[in-house]
Amino acid sequence: MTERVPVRIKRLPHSHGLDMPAYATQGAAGMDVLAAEGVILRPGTRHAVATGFAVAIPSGYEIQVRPRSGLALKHGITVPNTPGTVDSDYRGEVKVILINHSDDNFTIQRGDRIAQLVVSPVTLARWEEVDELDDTARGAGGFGSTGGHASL
Ligand SMILES: O=c1ccn([C@H]2C[C@H](O)[C@@H](COP(=O)(O)OP(=O)(O)OP(=O)(O)O)O2)c(=O)[nH]1
Repeated sequence: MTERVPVRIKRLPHSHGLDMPAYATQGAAGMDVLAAEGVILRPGTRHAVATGFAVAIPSGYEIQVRPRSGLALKHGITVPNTPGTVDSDYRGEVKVILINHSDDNFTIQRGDRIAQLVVSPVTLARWEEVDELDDTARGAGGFGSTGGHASL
C-alpha cells in the first residue's frame, strides 16, 4: 500500500453521528464524502451541501471535489465546478456544490454519499515572460483543429 498523506480534519458541531470521508475500496482514488444536511434539489438548481468538517491540508497538496459517476449517470447530479478545489490554507467547512441536471427533484438525505474527495499534489509555477514562444507543429491550432468528429 502507498503511504498516506496525513490531513488534519476537524468535526464541526453539525457532523454529529456522521462518518468522516472514507475510501470505499482498497484501490479507490477518492474518499466518499457524506452530506451533513438534507436538501431537495429541484431541476436545474444547485446547492453548496454541508459536509460537517473542515481540514488543514499540508502545503503542496489540494483536495479535489469530484462527482460520483453513479449519481451523474442515473440522476444527472454532478459538481458544476468539478474538480472543486480545496486550498491548503482554507479553514472553513468543506462544501460540495451539486447541480441537478435532471427533470426531477432529487432528494439528498443527511448521511448520503454525495461526492468524492481526491488528495492531490500541487505544482506551483512562476511566469517567465518572453517576447517570442518556440514554434510547434500545432502552432495556434486548437478547439477541434485536429478533427476526429463529424461536427469538427
Ligand atoms: O467545491 C468546493 C470548492 C471550494 N471550496 C472552498 C475551499 C476553497 O479553498 C475555497 C475557495 O474556493 P475557490 O478558490 O474555488 O473559490 P473562489 O470562488 O475563487 O473563491 P475565493 O475568492 O474565496 O478563493 O472554497 C469548497 O469547500 N468546495
